Formats: sequence, C-alpha cells, structure tokens
Amino acid sequence: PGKYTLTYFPVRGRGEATRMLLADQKQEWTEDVVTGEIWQKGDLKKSCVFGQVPRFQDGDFVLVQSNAILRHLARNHGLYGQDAREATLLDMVNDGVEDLRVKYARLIYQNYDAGKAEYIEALPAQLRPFENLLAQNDGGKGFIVGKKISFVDYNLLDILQLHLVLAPNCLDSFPLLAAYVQRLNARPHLKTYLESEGRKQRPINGNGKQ
Ligand SMILES: N[C@@H](CCC(=O)N[C@@H](CSC(=S)NCCc1ccccc1)C(=O)NCC(=O)O)C(=O)O
Repeated sequence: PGKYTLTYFPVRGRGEATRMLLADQKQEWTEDVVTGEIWQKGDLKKSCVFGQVPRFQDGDFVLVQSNAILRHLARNHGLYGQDAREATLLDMVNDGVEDLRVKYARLIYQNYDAGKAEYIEALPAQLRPFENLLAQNDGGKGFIVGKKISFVDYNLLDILQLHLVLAPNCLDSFPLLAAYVQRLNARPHLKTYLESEGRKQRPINGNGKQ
C-alpha cells in the first residue's frame, strides 16, 4: 500500500470526496476502518486533534478535518487551480459545498422523517449557485473552476451523488450539473473506483438513512 491511510467509519460521509480524489489521481491508500466498538473504546478519539474522524496519514504527517485533507492533497497533486485567484475561488466554492454538506448531514442525522419533503422542496435553491458557477466557466463543459480538475470537483461530485440518492430528480432543472456528474463519473480511474466492491459495499451515512 502507498503512504496514504484514511481512518474513518465505513461510510461515505466526510471521507468519500478524499477517496474519489485519490482514486481519480491513481493514488493508492489504506482504509483504516473504524467500527462502532473501536470508537467506543475511546483511544482513537483521544488521539484525534478535535476528537473526530476522518484522520489522514501522509507518511508520518497526520491530519484531521475533511476539508484540510482535501486541500493537503490538492496542494501536493496540482489540484488547487492554476494561480492564486483560482485558488481563492476554489476556497469560496468549497465553502459553499461545505455549507450544503452540513445541511444534508443535519437532515440525515437529526430530521430525516419530518424534514425530508421540505428539504427536497428547498433543494433547487441550494443547487442553483453551482449550476450558475458551471455556466460561468467555459459554458459549463468542464470543471467548477478553471480549466483543470480540482479538489472542489471531487467534493461537489460527492454532494451531488448524495443528493441524487436522496432526490433522484434533483438535477432535472440543472442540465449543466447533470452532465457534470455524468462526465466526472465516467473518468476512467474514478469509474473503476465507483464500480469497486469497496465503494458499493459502503453505506452512504452512519445511520442507514439516505
Ligand atoms: N469538521 C470535521 C467533522 C468531522 C465529523 O463530524 N466526524 C464525525 C463522523 S463524520 C459525520 S458526517 N458525522 C455525522 C454522524 C456520524 C457519526 C458516526 C458515524 C457516521 C456519521 C465523528 O467523528 N463522529 C464521532 C464523534 O464525534 O465522536 C471534518 O470535516 O472532518
């Protein structure tokens, strides 16, 4: 196995954007699967800076925070835009993806049965900014910022994949986003990962709701 290890629960959650980035970039990594009983023991939780996972090891360099992990890999694999301006735009858009991820996680873990219909009704307004961003970049035929793929593309792809499971028609009014998902899913190395047992066996969230 390579020098990379991802320590996380056996769910997509906050680990999946990192997994898709690594797979698409032809990187190998070790999955250090955290089960409920391992987590209950408490030692791993105590070893994590903020008491939470995902945790990522790059050789002897250890970090937590899912977005910091993505940015670390972006810096080291040329996935952070072509200049400072694109890097700033990527930070801006990734914060927008994070905002939506937090809303999604709140629905899944705190309000699924009572809140699902209302969440789906309000979803177009949450997705419209990303359709607009695509439209403003080379007609939406490429990536979310600039001319090359970036760490934000993997994070945005993950959140779009999640929402397509929650609400299969959620991209019907967003042709650029729909095509974007299909285009990224078809990237050879990513496609291989998406068809892998590891990906297919992994539940989307930690409570069986999706
Ligand atoms: N800002 C952090 C947040 C990390 C985080 O929320 N981690 C969760 C897991 S990731 C997630 S989306 N949590 C939602 C609920 C959940 C709990 C357990 C397993 C799966 C999901 C965690 O470690 N929970 C256990 C604990 O705090 O003792 C990040 O982006 O990495």
